[in-house]
Amino acid sequence: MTGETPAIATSGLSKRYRGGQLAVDGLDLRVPQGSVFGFLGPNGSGKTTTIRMLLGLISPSAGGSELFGEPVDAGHVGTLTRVGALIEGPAHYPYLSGRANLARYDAADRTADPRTRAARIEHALEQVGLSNAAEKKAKAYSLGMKQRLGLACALLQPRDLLILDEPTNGLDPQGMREIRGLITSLASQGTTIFLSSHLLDEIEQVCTDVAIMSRGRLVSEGTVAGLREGLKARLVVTTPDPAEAATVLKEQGGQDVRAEGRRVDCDAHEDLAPDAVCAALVGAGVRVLSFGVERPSLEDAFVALTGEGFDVAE
Ligand SMILES: Nc1ncnc2c1ncn2[C@@H]1O[C@H](COP(=O)(O)OP(=O)(O)OP(=O)(O)O)[C@@H](O)[C@H]1O
Repeated sequence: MTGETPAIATSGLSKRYRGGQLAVDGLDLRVPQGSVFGFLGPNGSGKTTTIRMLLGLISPSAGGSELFGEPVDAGHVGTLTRVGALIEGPAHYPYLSGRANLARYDAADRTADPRTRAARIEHALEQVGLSNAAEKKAKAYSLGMKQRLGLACALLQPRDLLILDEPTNGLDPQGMREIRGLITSLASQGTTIFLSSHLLDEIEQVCTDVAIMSRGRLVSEGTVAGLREGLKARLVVTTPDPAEAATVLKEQGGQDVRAEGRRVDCDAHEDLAPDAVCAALVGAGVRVLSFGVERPSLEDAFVALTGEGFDVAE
């Protein structure tokens, strides 16, 4: 959908906190409408700070952002009515039930129609899987249930864009699957989703596009498939004869041949026909236990781009 106004566009977006720390540094981001956009980066890389600026909760030190072509100013509502958000550690009224919390939020929203409130609350509870716990007080909710309640808040009205900061934080694997399913289903109805996460496989499973942050800077932006394709696949042989296998791979023109234990691999470039390599290995008497081409994962892409491991500290 080139040419269409992006759901989110930032230009030179930067934030320096008091104390001099540059948390976000010159971010140029373009989130196409209709995408499920993963905002990926280790803890402390500036994701939450960026999201707070996108929602006008804090003002940037430099640069700016637009939502659907309208500038975001701190304190100015603008297009924010089209945007639902779940930000880190959603705050709830602890002594009210989940349902009563939603009623409070909805009543505080000038754009919400009170006549449809009950039905919209019911639907939001159902969407996030909280219908059975709707009468429980929020203080008795687990972290995952609080997260779901936060998500239900964002879903009280139909939204064109959902900005979700670590939406599966605190959920067990089943809960994570349900939220991913919900994200996919909302996206299929046309909602643009901007999703921050430090979980690589989460991004890989649900996102069409991804931006990778490292230390406040954008190190890569593109489609998930494109990012993986940017890395070379590896041709991998498992064998009890690694030295011989390495020799054959080199003879066949394999580059960057590496051997570790029973695994020998090399870059799977275009001129290296896997069937010919396999035949050459067998012809040279190498005992081949397994043979294949491994596609790089998003984690490989991240490590290659940032030169650092992916810190998945919760
Ligand atoms: N209010 C603040 N005052 C000063 N520094 C801050 C503030 N909020 C965040 N920071 C710092 O800015 C940097 C970016 O933090 P931010 O929370 O945006 O990262 P993040 O990628 O969202 O990480 P996490 O997933 O842990 O929230 C960090 O080094 C953090 O310590």
